[in-house]
Parts: sequence; structure tokens; C-alpha cells
Amino acid sequence: MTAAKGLSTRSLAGTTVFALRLIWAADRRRFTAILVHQLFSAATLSLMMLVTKEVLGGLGGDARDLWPKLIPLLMAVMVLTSINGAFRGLAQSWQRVLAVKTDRHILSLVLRSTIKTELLTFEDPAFYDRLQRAVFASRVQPITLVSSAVAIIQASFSLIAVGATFAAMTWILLPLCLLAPIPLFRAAKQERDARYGLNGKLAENRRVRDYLERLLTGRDEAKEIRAFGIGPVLFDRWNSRYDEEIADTTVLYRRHARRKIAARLTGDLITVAIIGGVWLYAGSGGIDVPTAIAALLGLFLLNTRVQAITFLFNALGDVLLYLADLRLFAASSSAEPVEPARRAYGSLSARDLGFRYPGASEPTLHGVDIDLPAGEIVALVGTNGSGKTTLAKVLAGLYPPSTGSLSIDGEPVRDPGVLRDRTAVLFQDFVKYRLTVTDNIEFGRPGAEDPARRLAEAARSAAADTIAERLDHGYDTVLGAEFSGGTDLSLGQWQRLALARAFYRDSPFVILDEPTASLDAQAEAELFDKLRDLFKGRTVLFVSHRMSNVRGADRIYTLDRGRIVESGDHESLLAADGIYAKLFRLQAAGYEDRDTGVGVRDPAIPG
Ligand SMILES: Nc1ncnc2c1ncn2[C@@H]1O[C@H](COP(=O)(O)OP(=O)(O)OP(=O)(O)O)[C@@H](O)[C@H]1O
Repeated sequence: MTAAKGLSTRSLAGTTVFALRLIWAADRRRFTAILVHQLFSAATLSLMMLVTKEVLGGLGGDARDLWPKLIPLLMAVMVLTSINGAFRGLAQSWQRVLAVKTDRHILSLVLRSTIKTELLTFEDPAFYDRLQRAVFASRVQPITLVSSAVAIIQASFSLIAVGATFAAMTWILLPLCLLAPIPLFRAAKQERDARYGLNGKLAENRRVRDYLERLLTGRDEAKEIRAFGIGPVLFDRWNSRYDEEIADTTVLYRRHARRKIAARLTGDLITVAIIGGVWLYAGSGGIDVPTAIAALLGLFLLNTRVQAITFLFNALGDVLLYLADLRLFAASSSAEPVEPARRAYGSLSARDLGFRYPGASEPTLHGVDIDLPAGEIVALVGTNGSGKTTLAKVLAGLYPPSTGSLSIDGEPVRDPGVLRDRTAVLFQDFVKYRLTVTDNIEFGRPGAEDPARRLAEAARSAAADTIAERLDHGYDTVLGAEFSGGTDLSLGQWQRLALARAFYRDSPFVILDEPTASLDAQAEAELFDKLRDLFKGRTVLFVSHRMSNVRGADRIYTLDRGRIVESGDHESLLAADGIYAKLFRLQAAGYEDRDTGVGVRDPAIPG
């Protein structure tokens, strides 16, 4: 989905309602109080026009005739002005709090929608544009949204009040008054649409810039950027991306400045015509002079209100365009996650499975047939880029297959949520949560029962308990040197925590994608020696480039360019003398002592 060029009147109305509902949902009490305050302001304005008319009408006459009419009006103006003044300060503070609450409300809408978004959607650049616009809407727009919505309501109320009073004095001129702002409104809408179009066009540019900013300021990246001296190169790229944005923005605003000047002059010409109309109308005796003067005062009041509304609508219009994205974004990812029925895990099979990344010209997986019988340890091997991680993600229910089918005990899997619930995945590029040790492990299954027991068992199984014990605050230690009291771990220690997370999940199906890449030789050997015991009764699929770890698996699948080309156990695959045998021999040769010609046994290879 691409960004709309602008908003149609219908969706503008829909989005305005959406915006008002957002504010209403954020804090209805304060919103109502602000509206009531605005009504008071509008009524005051209308009364002041009437006072002007009475005063002018009474000029030159007997002041004693004027008093009885004027006094109640003045009293009413005084009372309303006083109430208004008293509440103005209060209304401003309501508005501030309302803005913060609306901010939270909108951002939570974005975050909740993002949580529900499927993983595959993250591979789609259009999704990022949409997400970025929605986040932008939530980050910078709520304050503008609340203040301009309130100001528009205020300006509209006073416009109606002044307009009604004006019409009561000389209704003939009212339609003309309403014509005056049209050129300004049109110019404002054109500018808004163009600005929105530009933002859509620049979304990718900004994403690249954001990424470069993250690289230049990130803690994890800091070491490599300094070691290679890439900082200036990245900075130049960031700078030229900014130059592009500045050039496009300059062109847009130059064009619209000209349009706005023309619109302003046209509107002013109409106002001059109205003044002429009032003069002629009064000259012909259509209205008396005091009414004409009060009407002209009303005209100026109307004009300033209309200009304020045009300006505010312009500001709100931007917000509305972003909110339209937010609406789309929230709607596009609003499917509630299915709570799958929990039952024991049987055998998982894939038949004729294919998968293509969004936007990729070729599928990454083709015609994959694979069986993962309950309780077996299955290994997946293959060269870099052959599709192992992709297949693991499909089997974990993270990517939907593009073709073919998945089944558990012969029953087709229709809801990937079922797979996700029954699978624990340890990714090759697992996440290092800069939170506590406990969080890092308990995130394996948030809300699980008996967390203390599960935590202790999972940490022990992954040999992460010794890591926690050595930290100052044990399991409560924050793992982020950038946070006060925080510390960091070695990559291998992080990997053990990630493994503990997989144990904590306690799922019948476990996927380990290069689970020992960062472990030392001893830790790796221990894990693979104990793999069967540790995951007893579970089905394990593991991906490894270390052939010595693979040989003990119950069955081994070899992937080559997205296809399964071999399967069997270690002995049968060696005998077949295919890709597996070649990879195995290559690695075994690496362990030979070339000087003596004596083979050094890999410590992880049993027997
Ligand atoms: N998000 C993506 N969009 C498009 N293509 C992708 C994406 N991620 C991976 N690929 C492509 O899919 C192919 C398989 O990648 P995958 O990560 O599954 O390989 P792998 O066998 O796990 O590799 P390795 O051994 O290096 O981890 C690669 O050619 C890669 O370029």
C-alpha cells in the first residue's frame, strides 16, 4: 500500500471523526471541559458585537434611553468574560494534559498494531514506510492534533456566533463573506497534499538516514566504525541524503508561497467588495449606519476567524493525513492473534513446500519435503545461503509457505499460531535484551506458571546459572552497560542466555539455528553430548555448519539452493558420497595435523 496523494473529502471527514474519537478516548472529561470553555468564549464575542451595535445606535440620542438596553448586555459580557478569564489558565493546563494522554493513546495504538504484525510483513519496504509514518504521526502529531483541534473548535464556535449575529444584522452579505476564504482554503489544501506527497516520497530517504544515524551513534557499531574508520564515509552519505530532502522541500515551498500570495490577494479583493456592498446598501437605506458599522466590525472578526481556521486546518490537515495512515496501519494489522489449543506435539511434515520473500524474483525454497518425527533429533545442513534459516522460520510458523503444505500428524496446519505456540526457536542472530537476566530467560514464555522453578531449570540446562551467580545482582542484573548499574556479557554468555530462553519455553518442538556458534569448544561439546537428555521427548531441528555435531542426529537433511538434495543418517549419507560427505570430509581434513599427518580427533566427535 502506498501513501495516498491526499485525502478525499469523505476520508477527511472519516479521519476527522477518528481524530476526535482519539482525543475523546484519551480523556473525555477534559475534552468536554475544554469544549464548554470554548462555547463561553464564542458567546462573549457575539454579545460584544451586539453591544457595539447598541452603543453606536445610541450615539447622538438620549443616553437615558441607551442605559436600560446596554446595562444587561454589559453585565452579561462582564460575567462571561470573567468566567472565561478564570477558566483560561485552567483550560490551558487541561489542554497540556490532554495532549500527553492523546500522545500515549496514539502511540499505544501503533505499538499494539505492530506487535500483531506478522514477521513476513517486516520484509516489505512498504510496511516500513507505513510504520514510519504511523510512528511519526504518534511521535510528533498529538500535541498539534489537540491544540489545533481545540483552536479550530474555538474558532468555529466564534465563527458561528459572529456569523449568526452578522446574519441577524444584514443577512444579504453573509454568502459573500463565506466566499472570501475559499481561495485561501484551496491553496492550503493544495499545499497540504503536496507536503504529504513529499513525505511519502522521502520516507525511504529518511529510513536510510535514520539507519545511518543509528550506525553513527550506536554502541554496538561504535567499535567497528572506529576500527575501519568508516565514520566520515557514513556521515557524507547521511549529509547527501539530507541535501536531497532540503532540495525537494525548497522546491515545494517556493511553489506554494506563490500560490498562497495569489489566494490571499483574491480573498482580500472579495473583502473589499463586501465593504463596498455594505456602503452601497447603507447608502440606499437598506440598513441603518450603526448596523452597517457593527456588520463591518463583524466582517473583520469573521475574516480573522476564517484566517485562523485556514491556518489551523492546514496544521490539523497534516495531522489528519498522518492519522489516515495510522488508521490504515491499525486496520491492516488488527487481526487478533489466535490462542491456539494446546496439545501434545506429533510429527511435523512439510510437502512440496515453497517460499518466496516479498519482492524477490526467485523462490528461496522449492518443493521441500521434510519429516520431523516426534522425539527425533533432526539436523539441517547446507552451504551459506542454501535456505536453512528460511526453512526453519517456515517450520516455526513465522513465515507462511508460499506453496505446499505443513501438517502435524497428517492434519494440515492452517493457523501458523499453532506452530509458533509449540515451537521454541533459538535464532542464529538472537536478540540481546538489554534488560535483566531474568527477563532474558523468562521472555521464553511470558506469563508462564511457576516462573521461579522454570527459570532455575532453564538456566541450569543452558549452563547460564553460573553466569547469573557471578553478576553483582544475580538474576536481577541489568545487561546493558548504557544503563546505570548495568553490565555486559560476552557473546558466548549471551548465547547461553538465549539457549536458556528456549529451554524456558518448554515446547515440544525446538529449533536451534547454529546454537553453539559463540560457545567455546568445551561448552559446545557438552551441549551436543547432552542434547538428547536435555530435550528428551522433544523434537529438535538444528542447523549447524559443524559437521561433527551433526553426525549424531537421527536424520540429516542437506539443503542446496533451496531444495532438499539428500536425507538419511550420517553413515548412509557418507556412503552416498554427495554434498554431505564432501562437507564432512572437508571439515575432518581441517583437523588433521599437516606436519605429522596424524589425524587429531575432534573432541565433539564421539567414538
Ligand atoms: N529478507 C530477505 N529477502 C530476500 N531474500 C532473502 C531474505 N533473507 C534471506 N534471503 C535470501 O534467502 C536465501 C537463503 O537465506 P537463509 O538465511 O535461509 O540461508 P542459510 O542457509 O540459513 O544461510 P547461512 O548458512 O549463511 O546462515 C539467501 O540467498 C538470501 O539471500
